[in-house]
This record gives sequence, structure tokens and C-alpha cells, in this order.
Amino acid sequence: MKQRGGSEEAKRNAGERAAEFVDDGDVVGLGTGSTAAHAIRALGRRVDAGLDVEGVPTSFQSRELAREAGVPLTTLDDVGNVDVAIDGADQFARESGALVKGGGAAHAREKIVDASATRFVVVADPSKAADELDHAVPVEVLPSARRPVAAAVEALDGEATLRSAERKDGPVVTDNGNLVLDCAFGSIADPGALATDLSTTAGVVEHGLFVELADEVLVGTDEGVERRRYGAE
Ligand SMILES: O=C(CO)[C@H](O)[C@H](O)COP(=O)(O)O
Repeated sequence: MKQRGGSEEAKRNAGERAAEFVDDGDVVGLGTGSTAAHAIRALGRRVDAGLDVEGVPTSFQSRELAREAGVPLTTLDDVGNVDVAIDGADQFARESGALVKGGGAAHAREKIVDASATRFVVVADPSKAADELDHAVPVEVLPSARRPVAAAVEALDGEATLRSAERKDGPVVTDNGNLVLDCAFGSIADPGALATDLSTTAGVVEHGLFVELADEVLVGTDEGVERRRYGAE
């Protein structure tokens, strides 16, 4: 699995704390990435100890990991929504809890699962915190829409770069068979407005701005976990 961001200890602390929030009988959204992976493994240990849960994976990676960890799986088709979603982020805004996600190109499925959750818990390390979001926004596009979407991003004063695969010649292809444009906009003063602009661009399957979705962010450090809550709880 790709290693991004802060220390493994910080990620483990955040992921393991989030797994404690899951109750018997819950359906759990299983996020993607190295921090969410700690939550999936911790959940697997709780299942071994008798916890009755089902997980909805957000990617090929989280499905494989859940199987290895012994977390029983279901689908949104079967259950409709999840009780708790636990997922990572590439960046979060300290004040609003708005997120940039999609470092693992899984943001389309992640958004479907995370948005369906009664409680969406983000797990992160301190390197992900920002006063204003400025991380490039991953945009999943239909392959035939790559150039028109790149032009639309430019019209929004952004710069779109096709994400390249690392151990394959050519582009990253998502779990849904699409391409990813990493779109740099500099500092994003109004993530909600940019999210609307991207969502209404023809050919965009999903973008990595998650605005007003997170209920809390657990920021792991080497020493423990800081809990930041957002929205009405
Ligand atoms: O959005 C994601 C995948 O699409 C990940 O949650 C995000 O990239 C954070 O990953 P990590 O915990 O490995 O830093």
C-alpha cells in the first residue's frame, strides 16, 4: 500500500480509535488508504473477539484488506446506507472539516459510502491539516472526457494533470475504469462553490472535494488522538 503523509504511529492511533466507535450490529463504511487500513485491521480484531458488524468497502484495496482481516462484507445495494464510515483524507480544513480525498483514486466510491453514513469519521495525521485547502483536487473523468474536462478546469483557473501509473506505462485507471485528473487550484477559498462547479462539468464522474460531509476528524499523533467535531451532533 502507498505510504502518504505522517508517521505510521500517528495513523495507527487515529485508525484504531475510530474502530472503537463501531457498535455491535453496525454496518461500517471501510475507507481506502494507509490510515483507514489501521481501522479495518482493528475492526477485524474486534470481529475476532465477537463483534457483529458488516463492512461496505470503498475500493478493491479496502475489500481485500477487510477479507484478510476477517470483516464480513456487504454492499450498499443490500443495506442502503451505513451507520459509521471511517475514511482517510489527503487534506482537511481545520475550521470547516472540508476535505480533499482521492490520493488513492477511490474518491467516487468513497463519496457514495461516506455520504450515506449516519456518522462519517475521518482519520488523519497532523500533516493533513490546513487553514485553507490547497491540495490538488483529484477529478475522476470518463476516458472520452479527459480533454474537455481539463479545459473546463483551466476556465476555473486550475491546472489539470493526468495521473500516471507508477508500475505501468500510461495513466491510472480507477476501479470504475475511468481516468483521474489532479487539478491544482492554489488556495481554495470557497470549496463549496468549486465543488458545485466541478460536479456540474460534463464528463466528471466525481471529484475529491468532500464539503460538509465529515462529522469529525480524528487526528492521530505519536502520543494519542485529537478529536475535532463538525456539524450538528
Ligand atoms: O482518499 C483516499 C483514497 O482515495 C485516502 O483516504 C487518502 O488518500 C488518504 O490516504 P492515507 O491515509 O494513505 O494518507
